[in-house]
Amino acid sequence: MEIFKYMEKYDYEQLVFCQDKESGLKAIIAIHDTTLGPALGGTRMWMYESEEAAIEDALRLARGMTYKNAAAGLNLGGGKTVIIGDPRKDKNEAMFRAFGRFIQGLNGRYITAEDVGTTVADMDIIYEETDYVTGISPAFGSSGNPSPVTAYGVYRGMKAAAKEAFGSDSLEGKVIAVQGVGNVAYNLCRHLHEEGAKLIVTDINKEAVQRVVEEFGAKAVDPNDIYGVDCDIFAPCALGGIINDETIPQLKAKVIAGAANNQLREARHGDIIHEMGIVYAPDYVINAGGVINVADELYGYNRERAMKKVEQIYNNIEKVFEIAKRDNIPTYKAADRLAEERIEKMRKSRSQFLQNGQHILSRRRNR
Ligand SMILES: NC(=O)c1ccc[n+]([C@@H]2O[C@H](COP(=O)([O-])OP(=O)(O)OC[C@H]3O[C@@H](n4cnc5c(N)ncnc54)[C@H](O)[C@@H]3O)[C@@H](O)[C@H]2O)c1
Ligand SMILES: CC(C)C[C@H](N)C(=O)O
Repeated sequence: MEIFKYMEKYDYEQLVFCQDKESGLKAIIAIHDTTLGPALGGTRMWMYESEEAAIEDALRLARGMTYKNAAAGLNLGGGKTVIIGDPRKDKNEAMFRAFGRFIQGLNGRYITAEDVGTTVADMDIIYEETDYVTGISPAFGSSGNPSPVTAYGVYRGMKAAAKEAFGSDSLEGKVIAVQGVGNVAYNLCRHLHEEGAKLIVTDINKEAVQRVVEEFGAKAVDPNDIYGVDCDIFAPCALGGIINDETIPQLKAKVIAGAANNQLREARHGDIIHEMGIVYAPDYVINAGGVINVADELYGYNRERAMKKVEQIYNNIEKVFEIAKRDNIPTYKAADRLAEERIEKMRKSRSQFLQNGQHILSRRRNR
């Protein structure tokens, strides 16, 4: 991979490699765009096959956060961290303290939170070293685990997508196939079950499957069979890239609406499902509940205010469908347009000169 070429292609600002031999920390912080504000995005801990795969994931996820934060109406840019390692075996306190110091060194250009493989407890350790972390324990007056809020946002967005596809946003009696039943999807399944949906689920973790089978009467299938099950809605809630050449021909769902980041393996897969008449709720619009919730910490966390913004995901998904129809484009492109238009407007307004203490004029005054 030619890193600078890739960064130039999508206009990334910064890529930071963090290494601490004592604790075993190997982290990559990617900052995509800070036009709207400091880059906020979670930290993923994962056993990458190669360093290149880790860099690519950090870059891809960071760009996704720029779009997610912009489309959600947040005054935040996009960034993400990946830590290379097994979250079940390789974590230690010194690792997250070292990581916190690296974040502090960026002086507020990047703010972190949870993602796959990291927890509230990890964020609390980072908080020992830096203020630039969110999703810390409610005991500190913070918002805690973002997953249940992400799940609520996905549930709301799924209803908006159902309205578009079926003419009603009721999920009662709808058959919903859920891929991955981890932190977010467990909570999503609870909302869906409460509304009377019928669940078909899968996960590579058998205990996670067992829990939703027992608690919500879900039917379990093997991980490879989830794409082809007879269902109304497919909810990808595991990892990215699962809408691709192999899976698309198997799909029977009329709607795709789930929590996973980067669901389309390539942009062209968004065109294919659009041509098939599938209603796709773009991933970074529907799964913004978690980041909306943790971002509220920056104002002094207020759950009521945060949840009001999360409710807006329903309207944001509707807005995406409107743009798609207006401009006759697939929904993934409509979502990009929504985000890009907002970033562009702010970029223009920020181009006006503002005396901010860093300019030569302020240094002259202090001489
Ligand atoms: N946690 C949040 O607040 C949040 C916010 C926005 C987006 N997301 C995204 O949502 C997705 C899920 O996040 P999470 O926090 O619930 O993570 P998680 O790790 O708790 O859950 C993911 C689940 O997917 C399962 N899985 C992995 N590969 C699989 C496969 N091939 N087939 C079936 N199951 C598989 C895992 O075993 C796990 O149970 C991720 O893509 C994440 O980036 C999460
Ligand atoms: C800031 C976090 C809550 C980020 C979350 N993991 C996401 O992808 O949106």
